[in-house]
Amino acid sequence: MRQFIEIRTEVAKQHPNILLLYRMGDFYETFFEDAVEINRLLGITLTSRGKDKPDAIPMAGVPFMTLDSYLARLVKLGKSVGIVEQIGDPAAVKGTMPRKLVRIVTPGTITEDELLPAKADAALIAVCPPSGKKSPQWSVVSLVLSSGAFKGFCCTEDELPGEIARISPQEILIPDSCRETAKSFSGAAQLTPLPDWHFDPKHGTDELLHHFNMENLDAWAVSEKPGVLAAAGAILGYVEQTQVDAVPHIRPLVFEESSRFVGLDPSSRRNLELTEPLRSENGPTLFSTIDHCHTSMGSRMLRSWITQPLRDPTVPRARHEAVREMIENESLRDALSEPLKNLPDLERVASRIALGSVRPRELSGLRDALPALQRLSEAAALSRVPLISDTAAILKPDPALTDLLGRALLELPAVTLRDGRVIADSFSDELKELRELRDNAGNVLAQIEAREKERTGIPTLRVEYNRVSGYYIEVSRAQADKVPDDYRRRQTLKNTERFITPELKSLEDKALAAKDRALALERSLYQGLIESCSAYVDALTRASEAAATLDALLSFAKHAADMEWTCPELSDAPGLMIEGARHPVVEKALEHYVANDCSLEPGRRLLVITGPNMGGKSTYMRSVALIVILALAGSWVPAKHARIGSIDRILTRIGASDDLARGLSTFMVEMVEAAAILHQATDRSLVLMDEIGRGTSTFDGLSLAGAIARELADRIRCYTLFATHYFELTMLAQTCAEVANVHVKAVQSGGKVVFLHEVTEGPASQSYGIAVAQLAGVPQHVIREAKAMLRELEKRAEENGPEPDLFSSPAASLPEPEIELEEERESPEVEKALSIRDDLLAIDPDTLTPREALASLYELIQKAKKKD
Ligand SMILES: Nc1ncnc2c1ncn2[C@@H]1O[C@H](COP(=O)(O)OP(=O)(O)OP(=O)(O)O)[C@@H](O)[C@H]1O
Repeated sequence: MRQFIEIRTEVAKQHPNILLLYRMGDFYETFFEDAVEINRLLGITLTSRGKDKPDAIPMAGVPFMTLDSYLARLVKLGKSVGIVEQIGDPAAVKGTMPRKLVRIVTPGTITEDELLPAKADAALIAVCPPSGKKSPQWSVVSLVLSSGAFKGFCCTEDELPGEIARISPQEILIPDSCRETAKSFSGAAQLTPLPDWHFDPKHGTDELLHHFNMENLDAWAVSEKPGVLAAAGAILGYVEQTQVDAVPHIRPLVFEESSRFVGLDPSSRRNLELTEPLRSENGPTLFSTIDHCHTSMGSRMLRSWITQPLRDPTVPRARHEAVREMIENESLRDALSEPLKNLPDLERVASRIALGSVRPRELSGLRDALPALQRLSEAAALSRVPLISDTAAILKPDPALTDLLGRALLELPAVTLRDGRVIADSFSDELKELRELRDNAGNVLAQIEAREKERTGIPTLRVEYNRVSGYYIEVSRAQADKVPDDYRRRQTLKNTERFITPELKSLEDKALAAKDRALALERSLYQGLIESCSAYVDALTRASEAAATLDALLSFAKHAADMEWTCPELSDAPGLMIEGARHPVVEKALEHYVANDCSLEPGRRLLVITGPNMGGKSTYMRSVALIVILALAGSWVPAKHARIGSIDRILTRIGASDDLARGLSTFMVEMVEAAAILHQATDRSLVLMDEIGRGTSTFDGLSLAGAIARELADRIRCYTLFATHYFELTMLAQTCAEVANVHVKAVQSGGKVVFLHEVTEGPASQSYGIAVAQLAGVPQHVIREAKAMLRELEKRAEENGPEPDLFSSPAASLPEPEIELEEERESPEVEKALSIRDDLLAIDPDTLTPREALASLYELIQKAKKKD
């Protein structure tokens, strides 16, 4: 306990909140408040050390074999965990076993395969606030430890949440003084505040120079970016602390202009369900729909492409061409797919080679994958598209690595190095000899047994081994007096006597020593092997990136071919023109999807979309945004034809969700998002507005919606899809040149509303709200009452004369747009009911005799019974 307290105190100086797992034999134990916490978090049984004493210490432990599963759960709960290991050989140590903190596992610094999500990266980022003129923006540096990717960029405060959502980090390092501000952009990531001095540009420069062993940073374009240097320094320092002795593979720092990517704020990412479903946990997303990758690295690449669409069309265009070739050239597609199916997660194996924590089976997996890498390289070389053929040289495995792994490892090595059986005999003569010595004991023993049986004349004599007594000769007690003088008695049991001889003793020493020495040698050979392999980490990382690129392109090609997608045209002309747009996720779920057109261009920048609930307005708007994202990610798109101009941001205000966690009401969330859009949108942004203003009173909502639409169309001049149930907004088109009306079609038939999901020019003629409520199962009497109220409201509106045109302006006298309105057709049932109602209302009971009243009643019943 003294040792524990010393280590705990030391660790707590730097990391006050970590939970310490303390290796004791076959268990990792926790003590004191850690034990109480692990019991609370994971329900691990709480016991105590020194149970009966008044100062008993709370204790809870997990078996060492199952460490990973407990670590995974703790890290998922946002805990950072310190691991203290026994160092040295328990057999050789007298007194307290030496122990040491070997690693701190935090959400952003995980490298174990079992703890990492297969299809997403676990990124660690450091965020540095603006300071002075030299660093007027926020600076962000991200590091993915399992791939070594190390990137930095600067952005404005408005852009920060979107940029962080783009990276979707697991953990965010921030200076202590920023702790509160950071809560506004941290999302689901763990916030780890560090003392402010960790974010110091000078310290950052020193850390970078030291880590990358360089003289200066001139080559990296970051020397003039103090915020980036400060954040990079904080990350490197943190990684050093958490990895303790291991030195991870970190690639040179790349400075990225954040303006490279199409801006997508966190709520748009959520609303468009790019990677996370909005409602049910396992619902489909854009990513899950189009991910057909053979490898996890491919899936991660695909994910990063669709979450980071590019503004510049060069790279997406190159991907479109690669997809085209893969679709058209089936044999190329097959030749690339086959080897990919046989690749392990090279990127993560490479990172663990660098950390020195790679397991024997991962190395043998790498060895077995090298021929597949070679085949992939040969297949890529056959392509005519540079994006594919350029990977050939990168993929080609180094023959020296193939040779090394081929010689060093057993065909199927043991899972862990603990008991050996990893290195091949042929790799080391010394190892081979020691193993022979160890294994030959069996043969020698059989010889000794035969010889001794003969010498003593005891046919039941046996030479045996157990862990307590070592080698011994066993004879029955009845025969024990026949043993020769050189036998020395070791143990007397009920029916047998056990003896040893000097010869057996020396054999035992040799065999046991050989076993230990073989194991020690094997361990050191394995360490040497990892060190030799670390020379190939860089090449392997690049090969894994190339393989992932091919895999992601193949996935695009497969989906495009299966779903009949087309190659989008990325144009220099402004705006969007999409013919036959479909929603990539919804079209998979429906048998019959109605494709629609969308054109947004100068002179037609804002479409007011009206039509019934459930008519398909949201689906239409989302399909347009997703097509733009797919096109700029390099994928083909679900449309007959798509021409996409330059787009800098996609901003959405879709769906109402209360942000109760932040104490914001539905309407407040709606307005916060609308405000952000009005601040950020430019004339190259695509904006989706779904039913803005509905969360408040009708007139407030309508006025706000109208003013916002005007601002978007007239002043900002962005490309906007504006779905609304306020018919009044359709009048905007008369006064605002950039606004046009479209509506989703529906017809009423047999008293029911039928959605056609077809988007047509012009405003909708009615809202069908009550008909939709009826479809949804609202009770008949409520529907009847709603209809009566509606009529009353309409009547009053008529009596009060035409409504003042909210958006009146000199242009209000423009002629009505020529649009085709659907005819409202009431069902005969309803018509009959209405006519009976009219008859009823026409009766004045005070003027009728009882007989006349009865006659009227018969007449009405007769009319009601009459068939049409
Ligand atoms: N183009 C289409 N083809 C076929 N089905 C469609 C199409 N668009 C939408 N749908 C179907 O109609 C349903 C409702 O669509 P959506 O949510 O887009 O309607 P909405 O007009 O936005 O409704 P609300 O105004 O109530 O939000 C979808 O779940 C989908 O099943």
